[in-house]
Amino acid sequence: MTTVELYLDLLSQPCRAVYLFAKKTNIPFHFRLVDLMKGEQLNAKFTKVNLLQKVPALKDGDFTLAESVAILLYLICKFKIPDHWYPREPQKRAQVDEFLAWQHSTIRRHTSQLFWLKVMTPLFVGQQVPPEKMEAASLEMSTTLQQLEKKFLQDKPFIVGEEISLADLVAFTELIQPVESGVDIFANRPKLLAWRERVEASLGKELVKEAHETLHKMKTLKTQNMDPQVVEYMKSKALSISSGRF
Ligand SMILES: N[C@@H](CCC(=O)N[C@@H](CS)C(=O)NCC(=O)O)C(=O)O
Repeated sequence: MTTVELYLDLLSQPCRAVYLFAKKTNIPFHFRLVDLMKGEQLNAKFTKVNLLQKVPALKDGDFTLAESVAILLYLICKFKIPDHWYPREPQKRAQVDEFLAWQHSTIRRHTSQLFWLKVMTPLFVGQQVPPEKMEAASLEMSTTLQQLEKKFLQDKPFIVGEEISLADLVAFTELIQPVESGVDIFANRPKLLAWRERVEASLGKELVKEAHETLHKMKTLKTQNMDPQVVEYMKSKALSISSGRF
């Protein structure tokens, strides 16, 4: 059996979900770094693995796969993984699927938006985003968090009941991104904060810490030390996102 190769940059939320999952469940894998701040996602070698030029990506022999959710499900299919991650019971599994389908256009979209507005735009465009834009993005995030609490978490310890599943993992890795950018979305949300602590405890605090080291280091990144072409690429993405084209 070949060892799967995971193409990751732990700066990225979906990459951290895949990484945390593989580490936590002891899946053997080769870590292939695709450094986004060096523009490595755009090079010819990586484009052969993922034509979409995004991380995460997976290679298993000649087989390649993009999209974090598809990668997580492939790993579950291929390896023997404890049932709670993606329960066989049809209704529980459907609840995980329901969350994974919902999060793309809500949690994923809004956490990325906040990160680009708060961190990437000042870094690459050289100016802060107007406060009204930040407020609008925070409002959208807040609506999404209310839905997460009311519809998905309710009064359960985890999204699908008593144990952690892929739904919690994906939600957790996304929601940490704005926190690391200085937007504490857990403030005044005791239920969500308690859930976050349960997820961290289930994954293991040390592993969670290790997986977030790259994101911590982002704070010290200086564009002067980067390839000017990559800076231009990031700047145009930041401008596009801050002008609402997302
Ligand atoms: N829906 C995809 C999103 C992948 C994605 O947007 N990855 C970002 C990092 S978080 C990326 O590779 N961006 C590089 C670029 O756009 O140049 C997934 O869940 O895997």
